[in-house]
Amino acid sequence: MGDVAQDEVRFYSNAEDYWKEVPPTVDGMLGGYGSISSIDINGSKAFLRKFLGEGEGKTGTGCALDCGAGIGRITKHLLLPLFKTVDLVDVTQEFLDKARNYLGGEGKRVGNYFCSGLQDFVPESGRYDVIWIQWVIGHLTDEHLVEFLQRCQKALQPNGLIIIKDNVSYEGVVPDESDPSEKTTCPEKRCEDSREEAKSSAHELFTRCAGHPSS
Ligand SMILES: C[S@@+](CC[C@H](N)C(=O)[O-])C[C@H]1O[C@@H](n2cnc3c(N)ncnc32)[C@H](O)[C@@H]1O
Repeated sequence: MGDVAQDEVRFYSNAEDYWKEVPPTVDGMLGGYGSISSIDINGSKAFLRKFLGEGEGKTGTGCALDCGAGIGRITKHLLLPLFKTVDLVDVTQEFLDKARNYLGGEGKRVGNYFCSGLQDFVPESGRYDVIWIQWVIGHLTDEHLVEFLQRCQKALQPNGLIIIKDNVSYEGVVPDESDPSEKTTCPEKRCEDSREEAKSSAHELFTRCAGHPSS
């Protein structure tokens, strides 16, 4: 195996090892910033609601996919209240196990719990109105992210949306070296953003990637 391929294997296994040690709690999902959860969810809800509904160009509310779902924080508070069915995909089985309890009674509307890395995951063709990808893209190489988004595009319903919510920093990077998604040593040396810095400056980026007529 070449150096780059080995680096890539290590990049993914480091992340898996890291998340196995993280407690399956809201605080764990948010790196100790559990207190921002409701602000995050409220902002997402206000944003997403603008696109949903019936009629010309509107995005349906049948089925959503929560990518890097963890214990289902976003599924519980954002997606299940807005969609009939939600699927979760995450690489950490323990988080998905926890989600079954954490989601409570509404969890019966979960269609599938997929345990998989997004780099390997192939979402079902034409299944989703919304694919929500939050605070997980730093765990994919650039190439795998592009390929994953291309697979997601095929998985959309007409007028479907892919939404990426993540942090950006414009200057002054202080990486959290304990989090593998922020290490500068990943295969493409792409992880130069710092979640710590971005959290403190509260920059959030919504990118509407595909599917919506006005995107
Ligand atoms: C910062 S947490 C965010 C969880 C959730 N999106 C939220 O906002 O509450 C990152 C999640 O990504 C998952 N993860 C890490 N690498 C992944 C990968 N390659 N594919 C899928 N999930 C991954 C972790 O298991 C963890 O649940």
